[in-house]
Amino acid sequence: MTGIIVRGVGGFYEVRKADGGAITCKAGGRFRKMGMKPMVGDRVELEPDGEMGFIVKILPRKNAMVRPPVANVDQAVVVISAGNPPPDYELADKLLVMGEMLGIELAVCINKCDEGAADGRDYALAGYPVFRTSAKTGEGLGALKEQLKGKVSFLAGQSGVGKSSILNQLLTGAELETGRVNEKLGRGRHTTRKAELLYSPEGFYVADTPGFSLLSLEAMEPERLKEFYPEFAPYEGECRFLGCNHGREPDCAVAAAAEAGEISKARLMRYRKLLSEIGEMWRNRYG
Ligand SMILES: Nc1nc2c(ncn2[C@@H]2O[C@H](COP(=O)(O)OP(=O)(O)OP(=O)(O)O)[C@@H](O)[C@H]2O)c(=O)[nH]1
Ligand SMILES: [Zn+2]
Repeated sequence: MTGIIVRGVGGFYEVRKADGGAITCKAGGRFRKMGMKPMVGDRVELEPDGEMGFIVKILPRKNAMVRPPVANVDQAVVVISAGNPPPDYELADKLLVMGEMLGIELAVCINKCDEGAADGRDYALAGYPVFRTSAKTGEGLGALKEQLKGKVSFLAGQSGVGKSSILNQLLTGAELETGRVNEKLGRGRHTTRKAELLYSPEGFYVADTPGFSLLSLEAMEPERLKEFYPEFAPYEGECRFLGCNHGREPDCAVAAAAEAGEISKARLMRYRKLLSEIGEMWRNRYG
């Protein structure tokens, strides 16, 4: 039997089985001896153990996120507000860079579209799927759901953009379904909250806590930043200078593409600002 760990509480794990249903499992001491701890998102092999299950194997992880602490993440959805708070595109760019560094799939969600006209064109030009949603009216949530299907995802974005509201809208039925298992695991008695995967019977998983820590950008080598802007890729090698950072260098093919409207000029300007910020951090660190 195989499944995915969706929650861990006090040495017990709730596993969503591949053939449907959830089962509470123990892991035993063998993983501890190997210096491994099962984590949410792990694909595991189980053996039945009375009413419970016993985790006998953790399948190799494709990645292991720190925030949220979830393994085998497929996708991050960066949420931006079209209304209040006003859209923070600099933050969204940074979150996308972090997703690119991890090599996970990325999508952009412009929420609160009932409050404003932001359309995420910068991101569509960069090749990201963009969804305009409203957790208030329900607009666009069906399309966003399609983007989640078959994947393990998490949401990221500024406080107040509507991440929890979107999760609630996407997962109303799902939470009811796991209520019984929650009881068995004694949820509520534990004050420390760990990340959980919310399961939708429509065939997807989403972390219940938002992700990414901006700290991971502080160690970025400035020369590498451009690698994490997918829209620059077609122009690499076409600038006048070898190793052009698409900053203020003359005859830059990326700058020309922005002038021609092939990529977003606004996002290129924000990239340059971030490039100098990262350059400064790098110099302060390595002098
Ligand atoms: N008009 C409108 N309001 C929304 C929408 N989505 C969420 N809100 C409201 O925006 C406020 C913040 O929403 P949350 O879902 O708590 O935002 P969050 O991103 O989870 O915020 P943090 O937990 O601080 O990270 C709440 O008052 C929501 O009711 C929307 O699409 N349109
Ligand atoms: Zn260039």
